[in-house]
Amino acid sequence: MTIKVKNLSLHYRNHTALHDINFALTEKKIYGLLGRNGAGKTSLLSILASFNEQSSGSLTINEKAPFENAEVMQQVAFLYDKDYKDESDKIVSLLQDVQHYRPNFDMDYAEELVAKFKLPKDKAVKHFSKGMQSALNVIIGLAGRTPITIFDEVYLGMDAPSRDIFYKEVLADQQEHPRMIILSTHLVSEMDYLFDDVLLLNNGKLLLHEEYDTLLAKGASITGSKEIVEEFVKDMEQIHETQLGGTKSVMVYGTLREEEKQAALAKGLEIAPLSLHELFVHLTEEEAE
Ligand SMILES: Nc1ncnc2c1ncn2[C@@H]1O[C@H](COP(=O)(O)OP(=O)(O)OP(=O)(O)O)[C@@H](O)[C@H]1O
Repeated sequence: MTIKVKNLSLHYRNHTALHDINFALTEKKIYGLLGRNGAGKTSLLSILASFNEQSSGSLTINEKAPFENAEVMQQVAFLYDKDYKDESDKIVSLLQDVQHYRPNFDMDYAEELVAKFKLPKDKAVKHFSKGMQSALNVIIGLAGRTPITIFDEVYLGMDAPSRDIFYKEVLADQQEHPRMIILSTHLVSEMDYLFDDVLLLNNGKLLLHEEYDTLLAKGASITGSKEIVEEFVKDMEQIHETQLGGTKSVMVYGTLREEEKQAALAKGLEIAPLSLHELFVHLTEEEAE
């Protein structure tokens, strides 16, 4: 599967939710789509899932526009914070319905997940708690094994142990049945180990699309005596700084060359890696200023 997004923008009346977005997803990987509240994640994913159409630019799945194209949409599953308040069916019967329109759906795996999430089989789904309804969405997404599976902040209301089951199952099932999985989230520190690639949206713009390891290798914090740190980082992209007495710590973004690292150590500076959470917080903060 290949998703190509070119110069894509989306306006809601006079609000620009997405601005000139460009990227391509080509592999059976787990893609993390990160962004603060209102960054445009759901707007982007809903175009991908054909719930909405862009104002300009293009989005294609295997070279075809998904909007109102049933054949393309068969390749995409969009799981979001769906409300089941009118769903009188019990879970097994609901999953059997889903199985009818998802050709890869694995009912045995779905039942296994129902047991793992301890979902009641004797209750109408509309009487499920919020977290149980989210677990149901996770089950539909995982057991559906759709070539492009999108989870848009699907964990809402799920408690920490249930989220943990979700993350473990995503990894395990992806290993067995590779597909393109897109996870949109702002729970970055909890989910970072899942991502092969990261896309970061901020204020409707795509700040970056990088492999997870490449992205992490670009961040570093440099700590030491104030003047030496300031001299060392003066030509680097600085995304955050803290100071305590004469000691300063500056977070930089960009790739530190080996000789720069050696020079820093020779000057008595400490270099530490940054977490995805730190990069997320400070890269989006800087852009907002
Ligand atoms: N139907 C709509 N009409 C007008 N503005 C909208 C509409 N839907 C979304 N927006 C606006 O578009 C922007 C992007 O919203 P979107 O829901 O895509 O963000 P998000 O990254 O998914 O946020 P969150 O993490 O809070 O769910 C926000 O400013 C939002 O207010």
